[in-house]
Amino acid sequence: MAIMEFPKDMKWGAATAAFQIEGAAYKDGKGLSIWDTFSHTPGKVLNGDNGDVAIDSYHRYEEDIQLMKELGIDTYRFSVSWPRIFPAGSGEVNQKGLEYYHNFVDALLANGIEPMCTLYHWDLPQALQDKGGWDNRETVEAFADYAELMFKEFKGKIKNWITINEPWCVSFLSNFIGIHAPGNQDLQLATNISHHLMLAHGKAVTRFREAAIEGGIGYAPNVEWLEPFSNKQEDIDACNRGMGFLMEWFFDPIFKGSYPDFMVDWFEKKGVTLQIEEGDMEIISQPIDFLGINYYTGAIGRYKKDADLFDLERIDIGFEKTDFGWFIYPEGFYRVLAKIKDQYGSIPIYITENGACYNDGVENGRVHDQRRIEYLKQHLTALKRSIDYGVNIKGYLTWSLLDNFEWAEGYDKRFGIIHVDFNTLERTKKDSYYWYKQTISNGWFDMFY
Ligand SMILES: N=NNCCOCCOc1ccc(-c2cn(C[C@@H]3NC[C@@H](O)[C@H]3O)nn2)cc1
Repeated sequence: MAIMEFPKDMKWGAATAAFQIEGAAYKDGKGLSIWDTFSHTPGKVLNGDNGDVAIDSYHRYEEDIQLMKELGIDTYRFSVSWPRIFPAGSGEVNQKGLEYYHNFVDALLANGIEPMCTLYHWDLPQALQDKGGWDNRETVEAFADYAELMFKEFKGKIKNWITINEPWCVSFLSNFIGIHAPGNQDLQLATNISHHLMLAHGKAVTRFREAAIEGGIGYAPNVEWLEPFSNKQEDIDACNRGMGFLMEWFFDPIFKGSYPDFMVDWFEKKGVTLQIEEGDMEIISQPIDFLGINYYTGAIGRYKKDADLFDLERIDIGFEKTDFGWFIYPEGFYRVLAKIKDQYGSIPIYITENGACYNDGVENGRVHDQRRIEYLKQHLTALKRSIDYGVNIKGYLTWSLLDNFEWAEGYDKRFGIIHVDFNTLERTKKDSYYWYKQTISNGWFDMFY
């Protein structure tokens, strides 16, 4: 027996997002989101999958909450569908949307589960996209108004708020690489959007402080670790640029009040300029209460001219991969958390997403996802190492509670500790669910069993 033990006050949880689980895409006054539009656009989502039904959590949340209660989690991270609250993105409020989330949050609280609410998890109201989306500063104001309404509406019920989930995915993956909604491929546009997302975050924090809401607010960037293949400066620099794309670009504005020069210079060489207006950086860089970190993977990187935007090539040195094809790199989890502490200090951190895609199916009522258990053990071990290094970890929330709509991969990629039959919508607890339940109950796990 060799136990890996965690601080008694560390919170344990699980995460999901509205568009990925709710379904009810046209019900009770909800407006269209860009993901409704994108998923119904031929060729955008694998197998032509869409979020019309998803896993029907809109109607099944009471069942799902019982599964959470049995699991023993302290906190559950969910997101609100902005177009369920403001069908047109702003203006008239949909009372049925508010009613749905009140019923949902009340059920969480009644079962002793602390809600952690993400305001923006990618489902922008289509009506705002039709007016330029995040490239339009009016969307920034609309987000601040939506955030303020939610803060006041759920005052006393929701205490932990996340403004923006994975701003890199919202800006660059969705508007430069183009595989997520709305599917643009324009680096200047993506860079404008990245700045407007930071501004939207800052304006929401301002409204949170003005409304004197009890609790805390943060955001949830996604990070990866890129280890240089050699000590050659060109390899080190290429990896720093690749990591800077996700980390410094989205951390420095908030924690340092400016964009990282090495990235600004690189973007300028690519013909891209930042359009910052007077006062923007002061709004963006006001203090936050916690940082959410989403970590899945990393890679070994080396310099290769024009291999990607940063002259960076990710190389395969034989790391095992998940069923998504991502390298399994738990050392990278520790390294990235240590880097955050070294560069940005001891801000409280929640791991708001960590998990793996494994597509194991149901066999005689069970799902033997031992590979997911191993992934979680390896990454929780790396997390404990970061705690021992002094990283201020406040909680760990696995992605995801339930198999769900994995964006451009549709229902082909399963991240849940609970299996969902996407035809019958039947939920089946995986072996990883039972393992996570025991780990939460103990506050530790046996490294060798
Ligand atoms: N970095 N450069 N990449 C170069 C080219 O990448 C091409 C593909 O890129 C990516 C990068 C990242 C992702 C991704 C998915 N999730 C999982 C969701 N997280 C939020 C929650 O909703 C989960 O469903 N997190 N991240 C997908 C594709």
